Amino acid sequence: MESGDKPKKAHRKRAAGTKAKKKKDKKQVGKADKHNPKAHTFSGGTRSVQKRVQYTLERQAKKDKAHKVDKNPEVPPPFVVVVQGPPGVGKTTLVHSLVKHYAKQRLIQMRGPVTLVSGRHRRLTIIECPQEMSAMLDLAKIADLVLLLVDASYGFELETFEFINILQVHGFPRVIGVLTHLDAFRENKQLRKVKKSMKHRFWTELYDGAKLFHLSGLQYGRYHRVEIQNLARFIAVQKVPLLSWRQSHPYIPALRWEDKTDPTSSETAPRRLDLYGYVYGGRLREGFEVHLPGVGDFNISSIKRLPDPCPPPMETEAERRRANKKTDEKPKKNALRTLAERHRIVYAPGSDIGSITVDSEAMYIYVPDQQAGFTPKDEQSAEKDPEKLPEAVRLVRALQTSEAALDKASEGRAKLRLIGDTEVRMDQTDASGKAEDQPQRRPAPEGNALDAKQEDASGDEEGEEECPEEDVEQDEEMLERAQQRFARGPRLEDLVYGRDRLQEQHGGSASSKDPGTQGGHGPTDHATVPLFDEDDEEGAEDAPTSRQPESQRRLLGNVGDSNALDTARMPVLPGQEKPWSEERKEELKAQQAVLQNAGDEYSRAGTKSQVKVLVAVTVATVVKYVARDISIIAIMPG
Ligand SMILES: Nc1nc2c(ncn2[C@@H]2O[C@H](COP(=O)(O)OP(=O)(O)OP(=O)(O)O)[C@@H](O)[C@H]2O)c(=O)[nH]1
Repeated sequence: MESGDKPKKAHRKRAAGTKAKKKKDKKQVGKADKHNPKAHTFSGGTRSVQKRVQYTLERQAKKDKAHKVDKNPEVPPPFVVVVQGPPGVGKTTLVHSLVKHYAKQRLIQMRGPVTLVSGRHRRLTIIECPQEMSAMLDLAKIADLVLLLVDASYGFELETFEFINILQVHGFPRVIGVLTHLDAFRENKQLRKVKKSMKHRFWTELYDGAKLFHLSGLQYGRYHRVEIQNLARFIAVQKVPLLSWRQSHPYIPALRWEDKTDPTSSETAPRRLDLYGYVYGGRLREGFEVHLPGVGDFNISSIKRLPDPCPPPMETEAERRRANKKTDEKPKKNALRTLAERHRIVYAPGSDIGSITVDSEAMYIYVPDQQAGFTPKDEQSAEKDPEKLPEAVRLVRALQTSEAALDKASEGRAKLRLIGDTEVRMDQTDASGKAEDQPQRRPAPEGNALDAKQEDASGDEEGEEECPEEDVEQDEEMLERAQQRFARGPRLEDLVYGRDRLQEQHGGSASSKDPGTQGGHGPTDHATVPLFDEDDEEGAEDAPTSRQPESQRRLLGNVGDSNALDTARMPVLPGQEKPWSEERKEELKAQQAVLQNAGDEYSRAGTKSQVKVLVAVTVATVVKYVARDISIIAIMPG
């Protein structure tokens, strides 16, 4: 301080004012001077403390129980049911049983998810979980309900525990346990014990009281109807879990996909993929980034809204009312309590449902293995000796293995093989030089021929007075010839052995045996020789004629008694123009006996059986081709 400066005023305590008054009061009461009492201890007494505690707790509870906004639209997407379990536990069998229960349809082969109507407001998407870890992770993220299948005869397996752990970290959906293979236990006591122990083990893994169903065995390849009905009812009342992560993230379980990339572009070129499915969770917009599990992150280029392939029945009915302009008509209270057939829709692209599968290119008819009698089953084809099979089966199988259709296979072939090594050349022209494709005359039934004779006879009587005698005679002769020719007609044995031509050439006893051949209108141009001497009178009597009754005829050239000497006329085959020595005759007789037996079989079978076989050929061939095509279809992703 410098000299001469005025000294500053000393601090004076306030004697008046609020502060002075407070201090004065404090001194008077004798309160201790301390820090802010509100900051370090409660004040206000027990009541105040109670209020404060209550307030804090309520705030916390409100936060915990905050109402979760269900972002699902008015018509929610299908409820996702994931069927999981170790291999061979019965997952496929359970899905088949559920589809049969809900849709009343048979799922033949399941490929990919199956969406079906389960109630008036509800649809289910059933997905069978594959054994891969990545699939388990993906499905745990989207499952609304998990059916955990456990093989009771084997016990809990690692896959079940793995999946439960995965579920725990992805926000637990609803879980129902299902015990299968219970029919492996014969004794009731043991069965009860197993059920009890497995239930407790299941509760330990999940929570006490977790629901566990029992499926006690199979019936017609599916689980018992009543047990499936109970399980289905339980599934129907399950609520959709509102998991916050799912509510804030849109996702689409793809029910179908198509690669729309230009097929001519290279394999490494960027691809364009169309995914079809219901949108779950939050809103999905174009330009969003999406993650395709196992593939990577992508941008959505466009979103299109398509008609619902599996609409809930209530919506269908509302739509129908709108279409019929009956909007004021309110639905009845009990409407759609039982679903009509038309409401039970199944949408399972890629799976085979019922017996017909349709894709964009073709329609496939499913024929079960047990109904395809002629087609060899896989295990059969390797095992069975084809020689032991019936001839019809062998024939059909030979046709099935043929590369081309029957008409294509025979196209351009001049020779028709009938039995063994017998070869017959089909006619190109008949004896009169006419092209063979001209319609041939068919033999008249014997009754008709008789009638014709009687008619003629009566006609003759009528016309007797009018016609001169010569004319009548000529007419009679002509008529008789015509009748003979008409009654005869070309028969298979004639075609095979060229008998008429033979008679025409040799003009021997054959013509005397069969007057019908006199005209020489043989249907074939085969060069034939008589097997035995023409002058054999005994044999000539035994020889069958074309006028024999049908029962006595033999198909395929086995004419008459095989032990008789001149019953058949063999075609001269190349290299066989040798003289007929005794030795050769005997050899031929023996050969004919073999043919005779084969012919007997055919005649016993009759024409109908042969037609049947041919029909079976066609059907079985179709089955075979269909089966091949079905195995090619692979639309759905795994
Ligand atoms: N005895 C008996 N057999 C069953 C039962 N459940 C399923 N099976 C049979 O077990 C076999 C396997 O059944 P699937 O339904 O194919 O089993 P999966 O779990 O789909 O098998 P993967 O597809 O290999 O994983 C089939 O032959 C079923 O008939 C059951 O409860 N009792």
